[in-house]
Amino acid sequence: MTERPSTATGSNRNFNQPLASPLRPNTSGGPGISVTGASPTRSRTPPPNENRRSISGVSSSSSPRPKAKGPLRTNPPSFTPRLPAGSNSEAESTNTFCRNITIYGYCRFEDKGCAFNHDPHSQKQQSGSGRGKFNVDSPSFTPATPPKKTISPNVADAAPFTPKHSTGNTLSRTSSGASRADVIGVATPPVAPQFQDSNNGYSIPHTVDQQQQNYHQMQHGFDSIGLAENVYSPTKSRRRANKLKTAATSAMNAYDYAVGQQPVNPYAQTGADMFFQQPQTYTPLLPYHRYAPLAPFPQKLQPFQKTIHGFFMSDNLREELQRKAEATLQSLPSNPVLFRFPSVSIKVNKIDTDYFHRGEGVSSILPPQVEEFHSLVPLDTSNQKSAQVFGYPSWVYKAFSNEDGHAWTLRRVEGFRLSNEADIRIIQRWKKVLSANIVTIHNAWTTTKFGDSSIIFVYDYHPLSKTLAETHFGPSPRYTTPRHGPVGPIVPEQVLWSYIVQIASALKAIHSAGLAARVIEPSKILVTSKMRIRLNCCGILDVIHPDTIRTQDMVREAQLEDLAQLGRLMLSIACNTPSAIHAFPKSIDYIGRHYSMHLRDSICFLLATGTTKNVDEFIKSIAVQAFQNFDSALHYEDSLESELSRELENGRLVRLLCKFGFINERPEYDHDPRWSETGDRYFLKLFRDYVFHSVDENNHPVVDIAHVLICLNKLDAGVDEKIMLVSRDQMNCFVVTYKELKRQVESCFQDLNKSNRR
Ligand SMILES: Nc1ncnc2c1ncn2[C@@H]1O[C@H](COP(=O)(O)OP(=O)(O)OP(=O)(O)O)[C@@H](O)[C@H]1O
Repeated sequence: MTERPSTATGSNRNFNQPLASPLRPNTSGGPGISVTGASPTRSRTPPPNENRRSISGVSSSSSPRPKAKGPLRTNPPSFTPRLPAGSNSEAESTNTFCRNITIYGYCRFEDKGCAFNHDPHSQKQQSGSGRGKFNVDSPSFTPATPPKKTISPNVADAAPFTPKHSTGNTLSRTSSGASRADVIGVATPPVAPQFQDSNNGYSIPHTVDQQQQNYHQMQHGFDSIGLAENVYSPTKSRRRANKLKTAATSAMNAYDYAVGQQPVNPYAQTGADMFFQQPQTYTPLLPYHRYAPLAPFPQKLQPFQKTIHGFFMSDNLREELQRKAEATLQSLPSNPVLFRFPSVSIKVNKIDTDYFHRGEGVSSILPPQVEEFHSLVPLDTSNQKSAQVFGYPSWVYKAFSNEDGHAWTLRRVEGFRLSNEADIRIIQRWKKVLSANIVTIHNAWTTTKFGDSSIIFVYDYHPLSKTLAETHFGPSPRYTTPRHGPVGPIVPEQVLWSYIVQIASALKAIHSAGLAARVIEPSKILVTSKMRIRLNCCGILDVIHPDTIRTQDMVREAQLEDLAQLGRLMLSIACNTPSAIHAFPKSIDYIGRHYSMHLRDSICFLLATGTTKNVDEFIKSIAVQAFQNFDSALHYEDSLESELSRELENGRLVRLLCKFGFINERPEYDHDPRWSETGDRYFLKLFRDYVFHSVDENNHPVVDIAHVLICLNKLDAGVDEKIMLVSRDQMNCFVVTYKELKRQVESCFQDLNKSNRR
């Protein structure tokens, strides 16, 4: 039998009635608790004689109600006004703070015989005087001593804990008093005014101490999230109903696992999850539904700078990744029969489609398919092809493979005829050269699909990359002379060292494989992201000019030439002109004046003639710079990991939302009792209302992602916290734990999967 929460029938209730009895956690093994008389009134005015009123006038519901199973359903009791738990004298009742004041801010019957205490100050003193038992009149919790690991069972019997706003907690609060930081699930200390966001209230703890303090708070069951939940309820009346919920939650702590007790693994997915995450083992005692961002954190943010976006990937990174995705997916207009090469500025992200339609340009026709590649898009920036590097003109296309669906780069060397098939086999050796600073080659073959005899080389595709020639010597170079300011080098030395270290690393990999790069040209080095470069077109020269590397000596000579090419490249970039090598003395003098001696010496070393030097020797001489680059790379990796961690929770929430989408409102199950308003699935529907269809006291929709995030996080973690769900007609309410809801989600989803397989 599926365990289910018990029902509650509605009536107006006296808010001064102690909740300990009806909200006492169920110890009989049933999952839920029943609240009698919880259908709240829509009015915020205290009902007459509220403090003393009986709830015998239960408003009976005409709507269908979920069947209560087990002994948990309680019938409306005939209510005799009771004094607070543990008190038996009227004198004590006058010490009990009137709940009308807590709830409504005043009591209409203060002067008309209400027996409860209406003076908050005297109340504070009372509570400060230290009554032994933890109850509704206890003062707000301020952790002073190290918390115990578990909660005493007595706490579960305690009356609801209602923190008082007068206790100095200055956290920013939402309209109903809850901190948004609490809502979003970020651990926040009880007093942290310096971090509050005056604009939107999101608040992030900045110190380890604060986080620990929060954690201790949670351990004690005084999780501020319990308060925050009061903010949201599907209807006005649910707002009031939610106040009851605090009582239910205060004694519950999802993370207080007793020693030796097996914690619920919140990530455990069932075998039915064909495309959801598989089970993982996690350490107990972790608050899975909370956000725990990784360092490095943005420093010294002003309150207004902290927004909901702080919980997601940074805008810059997202934008860059999206632009790359867009460039990858960009294609040419489908119809034109003949695609011709454009003459200018046809980066993949700004294709001049008119140009294609006009049919201008010169040269080749693009075939619809070459081997397994289709949807070719030219990447060349110009149709003025020089044969300077390869001895043949070459063209570059982005294309999709119909084998794996990914985008690849095809480089076509036009007019090349392969005389010996063995020459192309060297690509197998190049495929094994794996370096982060090389564009990996994957395949090569000859073709006549372009109307001539060509050879195609397949490389990784790096969207939106530019060549070093475009970056430094193009029409809009990245580094220019500052108009104002001190005269200095145009390209920062740090950038030059970064290039040197990266190319040296690529050369190390290539030379170690017994090969030579032979393409260290500004137009054949790609800048794939900020300061990240890769050698492009490796292996092409070995195929089309095999005679130049037939012997070991030739390879050795080509490797020496690689070092000299690197020297020429750095000379031209440092002097900011591609022809710097033609005025070598002047250029080296410029470098001596504007850069360090180390850089000048390194370039001289590379350009010097000599047969004994090699890449290993060069790398040793730049070890200091290599370590600095290594350190920067690690810092960058840290920041990327931090960005990644922000998206961590979102992935699982999307999976959860998908499940909800599959489960809720399935028309084909309209008449299935298990999916009806008396069935188990009903709670999921109400939970969906609770999460997404809340309204405020003016009946306006509450559109707050913070509320959604916290609810879904708790559901995914399956915490023991209880929430109150109210039916749409407001005649029924149910108290359920997230754990139970999670179990229902899993079981519904499994059912769906089973029926799918039948
Ligand atoms: N693997 C690749 N991934 C993504 N883009 C690439 C790749 N290889 C080249 N490109 C892009 O294609 C464009 C043309 O590259 P190419 O190597 O032909 O440069 P080029 O300046 O036209 O040189 P050349 O005049 O020698 O042909 C460049 O803008 C480059 O960024």
